[in-house]
Amino acid sequence: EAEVANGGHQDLPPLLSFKSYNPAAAALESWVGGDPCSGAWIGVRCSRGRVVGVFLDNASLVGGVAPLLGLARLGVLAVRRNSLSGRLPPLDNSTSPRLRHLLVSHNQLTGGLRVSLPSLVTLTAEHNGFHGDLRALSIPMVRSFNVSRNMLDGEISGDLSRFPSSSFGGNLGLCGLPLPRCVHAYNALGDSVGQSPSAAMEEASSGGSNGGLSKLSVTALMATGIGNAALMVISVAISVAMFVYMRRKLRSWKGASDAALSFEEEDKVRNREEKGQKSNGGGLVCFDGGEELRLESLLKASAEVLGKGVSGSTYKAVLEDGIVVAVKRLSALQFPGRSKAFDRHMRLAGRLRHRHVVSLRGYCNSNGERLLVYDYLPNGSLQSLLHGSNGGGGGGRSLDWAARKAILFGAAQGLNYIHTFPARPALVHANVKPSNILLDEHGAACVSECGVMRYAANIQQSIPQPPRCPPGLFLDRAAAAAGGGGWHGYAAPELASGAGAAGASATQESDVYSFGMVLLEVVTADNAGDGNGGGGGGDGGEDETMGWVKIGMLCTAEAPEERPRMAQVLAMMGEFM
Ligand SMILES: Nc1ncnc2c1ncn2[C@@H]1O[C@H](COP(=O)(O)OP(=O)(O)OP(=O)(O)O)[C@@H](O)[C@H]1O
Repeated sequence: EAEVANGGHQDLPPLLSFKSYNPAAAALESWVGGDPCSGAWIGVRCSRGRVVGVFLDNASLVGGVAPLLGLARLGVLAVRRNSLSGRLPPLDNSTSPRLRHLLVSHNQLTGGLRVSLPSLVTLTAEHNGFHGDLRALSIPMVRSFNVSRNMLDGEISGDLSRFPSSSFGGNLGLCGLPLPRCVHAYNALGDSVGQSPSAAMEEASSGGSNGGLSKLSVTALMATGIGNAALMVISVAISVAMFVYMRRKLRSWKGASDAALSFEEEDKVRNREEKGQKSNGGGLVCFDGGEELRLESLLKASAEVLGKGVSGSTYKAVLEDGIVVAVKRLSALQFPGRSKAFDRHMRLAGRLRHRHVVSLRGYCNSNGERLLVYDYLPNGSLQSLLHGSNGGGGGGRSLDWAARKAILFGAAQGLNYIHTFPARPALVHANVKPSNILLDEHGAACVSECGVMRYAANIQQSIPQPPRCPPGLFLDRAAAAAGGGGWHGYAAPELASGAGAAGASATQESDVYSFGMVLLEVVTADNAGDGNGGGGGGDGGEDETMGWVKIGMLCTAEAPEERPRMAQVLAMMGEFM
């Protein structure tokens, strides 16, 4: 059956074609002679004279997998942990009618995942460069499935939602069950299709229908003097009920979220820290997507100051070839000298790729100059939305309830990604505050500047520490944070004062605290409608507003160990999305 008219084995051409990519590979040394089913070909399994399986895990192989998938009777392809590249060809019943197990994880395969095989049982494709969405996956019988650590995005739908989040984690932008829901702040900022976020925001500020305020919102109550004792009692009762409910939820989620994050353990096997980085001369290290950056063009670029913070100044730079980036020039005072730990951290931060995290494209550390090159996000920051420019105080654009929720949910996803990124020790953001939550061209909230403040020197800020208030007075705490500027208003109480010291001792728990402060500020902000005050709290309805406030209060628990993890915060927020 295996013989063709000219005497050659039918499966020989695809196998030899694959071998041609790897002429010197030790694993394929035994692939000689005209009969791959002679029993001498290592890694080749035959049945009735035809190749039905290829097993070449950990064999240092390069080239594409397409030739192997051209084997007409192939049932199993296991080529994990090689350096295979190129696209996975579209697979369906006409190309691979017998394929049951496809194991291609830990390679460098790219392109979309287009697999429509009703009988496929195993698809493990984690740790590759697959991109696009999962719509072209039709694998109803699959029992073992993993596409984590790729560059996939879009919604997880249908049958695939039955797999755990570990099957999908670490992608550029996958969302939907079992991951958090897909939310676009873009939609929230403006309902009309095709409308730009800024146009949408303008429309809202000029009295758009979504800019209305809840008559029963917490801030509205506060603003009107809280004259109504009965309403207050009801609010407190709802608060207590929500609090108890959230605590209970929290306990039940604890186990689930632990399981959900277990995929990180796999990462121990492979350290990609040094991968995807090139030095483009002059000490500029470029990360994925920043390959075109050159230090000379950065230094020559026309620049516009975006703002100045504790850690340095940020510029919008337009490079010669028209590329626009944001360049953060770190303060020499806060970041003196060379630090190996900081360099290491930057290389790690350069690997963070998530739709709700601002991508670091390059990093330069030479002659006492430290430049961080980020994607430029054109729609400002949460700080500017809430309070106008970089500084505190009034003048912010209107922000309806849906936009507030979308921004918070997006930022929480970004922070959760950072917290669950496989790194030892685990990553900490250390500077969660509204000016580090930026809006991209679609209006999606992205967290910026992961971990930078952990390496700042112990330089005290001139901004006074706002007073801390008893836990019950969450609105005062949020207001204090809003007015305080810097990071102080958002820093957890257990951290030492002073930006550098506080950043250095920051933990994931203190990040959660800071996020909680941001959440409380956003939920109770007073700039819905006309941008000049006039009540706040959005149009979420009293129950929902109180629900968000309770999440904020859980996050800002005085004791770090009582705070939820970001995965739990996300799950709680998901109930209101
Ligand atoms: N990638 C970016 N794209 C667009 N704007 C940005 C980007 N990064 C920062 N900005 C904006 O530049 C301004 C200055 O940011 P910068 O990070 O220097 O200061 P900060 O966040 O106020 O304080 P800190 O030094 O504590 O981070 C902020 O308004 C911020 O929103």
